[in-house]
Amino acid sequence: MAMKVRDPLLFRQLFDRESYTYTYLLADLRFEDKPAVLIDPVDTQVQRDLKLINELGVHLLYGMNTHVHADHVTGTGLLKRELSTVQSVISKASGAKADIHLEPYEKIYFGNFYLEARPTPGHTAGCLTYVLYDSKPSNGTATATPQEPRMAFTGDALLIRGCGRTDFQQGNAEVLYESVHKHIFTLPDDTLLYPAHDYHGRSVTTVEEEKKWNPRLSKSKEEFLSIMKELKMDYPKLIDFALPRNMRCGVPDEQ
Ligand SMILES: N[C@@H](CCC(=O)N[C@@H](CSS)C(=O)NCC(=O)O)C(=O)O
Ligand SMILES: [Fe+2]
Repeated sequence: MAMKVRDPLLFRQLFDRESYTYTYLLADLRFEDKPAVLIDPVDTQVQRDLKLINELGVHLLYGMNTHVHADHVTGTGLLKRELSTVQSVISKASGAKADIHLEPYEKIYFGNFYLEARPTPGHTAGCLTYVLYDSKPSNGTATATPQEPRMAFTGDALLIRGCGRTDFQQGNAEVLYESVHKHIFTLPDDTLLYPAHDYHGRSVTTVEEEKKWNPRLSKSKEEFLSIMKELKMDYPKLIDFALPRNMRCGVPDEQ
């Protein structure tokens, strides 16, 4: 049943201090059952997420991954065990197991909101950026223009003043540069961008800020390639354990 509410979007940003991962809960408050999605849950935080889902009274439809994570285990498989209505979602290009495999530009609806899956490969071959739209914005509000995105969940393609590394999981710096410029920097300047990680205590940015101030992606492609080539980063501690698990929704057995 549809209801009138001041801001129909319920939005929560959650943080895992071990892996510096952000998980996002979104729901449509215009519907009595509050249909919801959870983006990039972490396995060790699933009880926290379930508690919040219960407290807020939302009905979780989808557990979504932006990509096959290398640094932590996804919580989507455990969520499916706890909540039978939940379907796991990832890109087809990831090659990972899930209930729903997204092709580029496919949409995931929860209530009147939907997330469009923009292909943003480069950090991994199957990275998606989920762009949030309201299919039925109410008239007379700041967000009333139909089809104006409000926010986007960039995974590791774009980090605040940074970007995902490109030295494993079919990483490719040239592809990443093209992805971000074609599918993220073309969003309206005021679109809020939420990454999968932040290592410096920052929580949100905008398209305008990143086009101007991102020390890697605001540069020319040649400069970007050279920056990425020079990055000297340690391999994620959990990579050998996390990658095979995340190819199976984060759980050891079949879901
Ligand atoms: N030290 C951490 C891993 C840190 C890391 O490699 N982060 C990734 C995103 S998770 S795949 C990354 O792309 N970072 C880019 C950057 O510039 O920070 C660990 O051991 O888990
Ligand atoms: Fe990653």
